[in-house]
Amino acid sequence: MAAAAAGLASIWRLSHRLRPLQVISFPVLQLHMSRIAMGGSQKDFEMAVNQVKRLKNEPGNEVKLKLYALYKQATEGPCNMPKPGMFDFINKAKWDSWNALGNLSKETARQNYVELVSNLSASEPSSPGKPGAGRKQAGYDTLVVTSEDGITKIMFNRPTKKNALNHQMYQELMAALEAAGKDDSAITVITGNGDYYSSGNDLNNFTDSLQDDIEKSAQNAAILLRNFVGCFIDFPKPLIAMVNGPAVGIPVTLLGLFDIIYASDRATFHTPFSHLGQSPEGCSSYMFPKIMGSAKAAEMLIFGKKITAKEACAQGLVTEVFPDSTFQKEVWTRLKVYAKLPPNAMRISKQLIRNMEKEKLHAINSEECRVLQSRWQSEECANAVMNFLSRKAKL
Ligand SMILES: CCCCCCCCCCC/C=C/C(=O)SCCNC(=O)CCNC(=O)[C@H](O)C(C)(C)COP(=O)(O)OP(=O)(O)OC[C@H]1O[C@@H](n2cnc3c(N)ncnc32)[C@H](O)[C@@H]1OP(=O)(O)O
Repeated sequence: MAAAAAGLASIWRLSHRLRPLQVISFPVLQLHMSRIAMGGSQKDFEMAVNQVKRLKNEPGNEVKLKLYALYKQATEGPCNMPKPGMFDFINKAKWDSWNALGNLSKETARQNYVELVSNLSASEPSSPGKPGAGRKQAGYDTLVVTSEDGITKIMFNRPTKKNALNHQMYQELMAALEAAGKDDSAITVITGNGDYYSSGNDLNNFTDSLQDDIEKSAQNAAILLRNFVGCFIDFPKPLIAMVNGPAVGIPVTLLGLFDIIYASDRATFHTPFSHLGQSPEGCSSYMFPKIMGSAKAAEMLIFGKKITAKEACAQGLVTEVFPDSTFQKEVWTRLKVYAKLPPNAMRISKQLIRNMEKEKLHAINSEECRVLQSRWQSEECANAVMNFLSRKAKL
């Protein structure tokens, strides 16, 4: 598996990153692309193809395969290659990815490619003079924070760790929310970079505690968690989650404190607290039964049932589900319209919806943190975390 992944990475470098620009020279590419039916994104597509070559951050394999597939679809149309043999892992992964796009039009593929590259570029280290660099806010390592068109976007940016939340990311998220609550944007959006929305608490957060004074560490972690969740309870503006892929643990439980949740049909929602010897947080012990009824909430929060985006939508946790191929375009188009609504009216309406319960939510948050503080010191929790860290278990 690891060998296949390493192989995939090197083949990628040769066959995708270099191919559009080096195997196919730029003038030839331009000529080739001039034959593509003209659409609004033609020029953007050409620029995006160029931009891919300049990316400094290595995107994960899933993202690379997606870029490959969209490029092929945009330039050649639906997959027309014979299916590689089952042991030709790399070409089969590429073929599967391209073939999965079915009859997606060349124009839509071009647009999706442009959007994907634009998201990847937003997470690049900024350099003076780089277009758009002025919009990216400085001071964050684990997030990319940008403001544009009345929208502040906070993007989890640890794609190689499936956007797991380490201590730094908790701190940066609190700072970003604090700033977004006060800036002049109308709405705030949280999303993930790469193939995951977020895999939840970084389980390495536990290792220090196991070596040092565990009681003190658990107490500090409970304070951190209470403050962190408190920022979501008190957030004053419309808060939107764009769940771009699977979500595990705290990024799921927090969703009950968001105002709108849009999900890609690739997203899944998983709260495996019992498996981890832990218990629910993010006010989910109250919000989930309220949103989906106690029976469905129990299946998720006690038994760790993983649900699909479609199921989450049917249960009221998710506002709307979009096909992954059009997710970014459809959601951003809609959000840009929403962000033009009078901001004060939106804030006041949100506060009317939420304020009555704020005190109760803070009390629930405190209680959940108190219980977790003791759970983190349990043998059940220590075993689960060690199993993951020693590569014995994944969810
Ligand atoms: C005293 C206590 C102090 C603690 C401080 C607590 C602060 C507040 C806590 C709030 C409570 C929150 C609870 C939760 O969020 S519970 C959910 C926790 N998440 C998990 O258990 C997920 C664990 N990850 C997995 O099972 C798999 O990685 C996953 C299914 C998500 C993906 O599998 P896949 O095979 O596709 O990918 P990899 O496993 O190879 O992952 C790629 C790399 O990313 C690393 N990774 C992924 N998730 C995490 C994670 N949650 N924590 C740490 N690292 C993670 C993974 O190890 C790989 O890294 P390497 O490439 O370096 O091996």
